[in-house]
Amino acid sequence: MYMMATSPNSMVVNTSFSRLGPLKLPTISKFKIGLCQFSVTLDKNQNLIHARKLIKVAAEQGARIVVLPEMWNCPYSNDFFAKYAEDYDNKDDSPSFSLLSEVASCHGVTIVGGSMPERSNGQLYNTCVFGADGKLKAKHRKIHLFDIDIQGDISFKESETFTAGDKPTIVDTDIGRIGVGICHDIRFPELAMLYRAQGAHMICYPGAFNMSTGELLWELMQRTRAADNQLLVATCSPSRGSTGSYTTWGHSTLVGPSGELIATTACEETVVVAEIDYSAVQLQRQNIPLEKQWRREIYKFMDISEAESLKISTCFVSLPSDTVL
Ligand SMILES: O=C(O)CCC(=O)C(=O)O
Repeated sequence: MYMMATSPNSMVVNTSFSRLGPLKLPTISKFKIGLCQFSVTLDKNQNLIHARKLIKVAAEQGARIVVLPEMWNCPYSNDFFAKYAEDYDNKDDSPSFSLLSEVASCHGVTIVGGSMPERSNGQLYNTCVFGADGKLKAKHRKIHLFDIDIQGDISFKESETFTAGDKPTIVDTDIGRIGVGICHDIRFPELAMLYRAQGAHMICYPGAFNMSTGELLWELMQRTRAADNQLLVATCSPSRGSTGSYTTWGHSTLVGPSGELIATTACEETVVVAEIDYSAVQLQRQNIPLEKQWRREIYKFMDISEAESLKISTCFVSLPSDTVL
């Protein structure tokens, strides 16, 4: 078993897929995905109308799963998150959530609802709601908050406003087992490895990378997460013209299990609709059987403080061969 700090109720999975060994295919293993890249304005209602329209466009082109951008109903700025936040447990205070349920049920699609500011028990979270046929299946609260300060370039501190989520989110659907991360979460390979170990077919990362880090890293990290873990990676960003001082990189993308680009776009508004075929995941895992090649007896990732307390100068240590990771 793969060990990582997870809380059991964060995993919305059943046991129909094995965790290790050959990947099992879900009921539907060939289908289309829609990535709705659109501009986010100050007018929340307008953002909702926009999302509704583009989800429809994706569904009409045959998408069974639709991914929205990070912060699709609110400009990406600490000045707005609290004002636009909704409480998804309160029907009267969640118009964005209600819209997603209604549209998903109307079009019979699974929705990875990008992210929105969520208010819950006095805290704010950057949250993705995941629903199928209008029913909420899971909520992913961004685990790794985007706090950076690149001198003379970009500075952003999500932790000024948001509380970090503390659970991974992986969901079983008729179109596969899907893991969720939000934007900065993609920089942490451990989360993707965890999803892979839990039998994920695909990881969806709604994101809003910026002009400073986007060009170098956005595609690179998607391809790396996909190739390392031999699964699909889908991302969806707001388009470039979105309101606010934060300029988004765009480039919503679908990457296949060998790290290949299946579909991508530039920075304008668009709906990317692309074909997914999980047999490519099976084939890639047969061709290059990483799972059999992993040397779990040699490496274990440990926390720096743990390593320091053991007086180990590197995070990688040799372990007895019977250690199970
Ligand atoms: O990690 C990065 O460089 C960008 C992340 C980001 O924009 C976000 O988490 O919203």
